[in-house]
Amino acid sequence: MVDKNIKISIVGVTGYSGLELLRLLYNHPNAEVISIHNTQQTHTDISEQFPHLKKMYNLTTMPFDSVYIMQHADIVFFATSSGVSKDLASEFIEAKFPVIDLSGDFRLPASLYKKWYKKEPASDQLLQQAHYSLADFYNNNATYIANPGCYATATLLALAPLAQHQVLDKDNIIIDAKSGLSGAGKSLTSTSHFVNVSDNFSMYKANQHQHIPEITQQLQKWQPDIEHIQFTTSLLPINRGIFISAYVKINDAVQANQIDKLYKKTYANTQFVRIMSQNQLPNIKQVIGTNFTDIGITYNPDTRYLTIVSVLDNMIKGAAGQAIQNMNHFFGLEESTGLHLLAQYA
Ligand SMILES: NC(=O)C1=CN([C@@H]2O[C@H](COP(=O)(O)OP(=O)(O)OC[C@H]3O[C@@H](n4cnc5c(N)ncnc54)[C@H](OP(=O)(O)O)[C@@H]3O)[C@@H](O)[C@H]2O)C=CC1
Ligand SMILES: CC(=O)N[C@@H](CCC(=O)OP(=O)(O)O)C(=O)O
Repeated sequence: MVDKNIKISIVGVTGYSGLELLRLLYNHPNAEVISIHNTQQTHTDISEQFPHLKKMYNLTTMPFDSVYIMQHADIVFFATSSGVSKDLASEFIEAKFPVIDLSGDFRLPASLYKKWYKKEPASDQLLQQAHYSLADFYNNNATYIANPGCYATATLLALAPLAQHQVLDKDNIIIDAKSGLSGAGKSLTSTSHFVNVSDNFSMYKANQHQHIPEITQQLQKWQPDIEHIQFTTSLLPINRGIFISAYVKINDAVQANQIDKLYKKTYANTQFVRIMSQNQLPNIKQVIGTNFTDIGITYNPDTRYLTIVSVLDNMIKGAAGQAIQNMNHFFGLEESTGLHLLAQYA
């Protein structure tokens, strides 16, 4: 029997991405969830609240306790609502205890966090110790990993081959992003009410989405002249899935017929980014239930716009799956460990 040698705590286990962490980690050969935490003050059997976990997990929820976690676990995942880890994670950072944070609290510098999340940020000293880790370009073993946002992951993977070669026309980066409702988390709001979402389609947070600065700052690292992106988000009447359509122009340094090669070369050695055959575009279903991001490209010679379509499962690649991919890197495991998932499709 394989020794489940990595002990894991999850804070925010009763949210959608916390539950998805539990689901994926169940099949991880090297990891064992040893404690689960949320806002409840009482110890409750998790399978009482979530019957799908009966006979699968024997765990009770506990109030958050950083000392307990550091004594018993090797790493903690924060799958908490925004504004929680910036306050609860400081003791882990000071002790250099490994954290993977699925929330946006440590992805941005203080001023940008304040502006876009409209909350007080963590201190600069804490923020500086966090590392933003887009797992397919992982290059750091910092102990505090800020796991990228769902829309940001889909967009950055769609644009990385162009930005890394600095061939994007900086004034023509237009991203039309759409998400299923689970991206909004479990709290009910009037916009997430069934009647508002089912058989409907609507744009929200136009030009105000908190992933705009997250995407822009990473693009700038690859292509420093990029200042702004045009980015909008809409709600799809489905549970899971993200569909990004990016419309961009490329500068003269690269020919349109070389683009396909550029994408294939960039992702040749990655396991979780799949480039479609020429002129084929991906759909959401082909990635649901997996850690893949599928990308397709098509060029219009009349308008000179390149359309890039990128799809992923917001709960997996956009949250829990990418977090496990980052954990695997951190512990020196093969990055796909526990993530061999095939789409359900039908
Ligand atoms: N859903 C998605 O597709 C994605 C989500 N994210 C980010 O991941 C994080 C979690 O998202 P999601 O699962 O959707 O969120 P949910 O709203 O579904 O769940 C939030 C979880 O956080 C817990 N929580 C809230 N406050 C505290 C606290 N003070 N102490 C301990 N636990 C707390 C809640 O516990 P309780 O049940 O007791 O209220 C619950 O378990 C968010 O920051 C989100 O933005 C990132 C990428 C994709
Ligand atoms: C459909 C939907 O509402 N999605 C959420 C995604 C939130 C998220 O993942 O937030 P952070 O990455 O900032 O933590 C939204 O658009 O705000």
